[in-house]
Amino acid sequence: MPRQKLIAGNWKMNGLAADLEFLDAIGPAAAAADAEVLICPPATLLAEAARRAGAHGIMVGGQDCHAAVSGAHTGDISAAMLRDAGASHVIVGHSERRCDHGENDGIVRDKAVAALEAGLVPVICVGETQQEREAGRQEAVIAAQLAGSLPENRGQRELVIAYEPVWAIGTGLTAEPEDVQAMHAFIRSRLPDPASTRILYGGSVKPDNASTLLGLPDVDGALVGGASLKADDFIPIIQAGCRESQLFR
Ligand SMILES: O=C[C@H](O)COP(=O)(O)O
Repeated sequence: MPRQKLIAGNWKMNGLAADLEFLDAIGPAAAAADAEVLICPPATLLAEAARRAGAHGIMVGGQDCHAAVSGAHTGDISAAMLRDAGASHVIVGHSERRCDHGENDGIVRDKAVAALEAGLVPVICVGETQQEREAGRQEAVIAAQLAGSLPENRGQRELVIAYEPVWAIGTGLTAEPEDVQAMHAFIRSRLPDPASTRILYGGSVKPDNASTLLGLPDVDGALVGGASLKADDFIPIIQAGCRESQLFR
């Protein structure tokens, strides 16, 4: 059974209420696409985004969650709260969280477990730095991140992996297609259920490189940052995902 492409937009710390018009702008492309579309707005917009996205068959997700269900954690948001606001997914372990907030693999795993327990699909991010790649350590780094970040017993519950080389995020630098395919195949070889787990690529995915990246056999979708902020950029990426999904049928 082919894996359906998942095209996910991560708005990061961008977006005010007026920007949710984006969902209506991409709605027809998303509804027509033979690919799943997920938008992860800031938490302030999540509930309204879920309401508007539902009309177009677009899913919404959080950008992070706390590992606890509730409690004295000022400023944090639990997975159950995201679910309550209408989210179906949550990104955990994004390199900006790992770097800016000191989140290590154990914390990421706890968050992924909390997501699963709340009924969310965790999108677990891994990626090497430029220094690690230049030292030829990328596979060792990713293997360690996977071993440390993935929940051990998740039964039949879905999770998604996002491979995001840190040096490609927001830089306009994209990994070479053969390097992306090699890393995705490596990641797949380390997964307990390789055939059914979707592995997204993230890092400067743009309309002009989306077809190439999404056409790689082990790339099951994209996690898009900057190009998910403008409908004119994101629609061609959805359409590329849709085309490549159909080619695999
Ligand atoms: O979560 C998204 C990634 O960090 C990629 O961001 P970018 O497309 O702006 O490089």
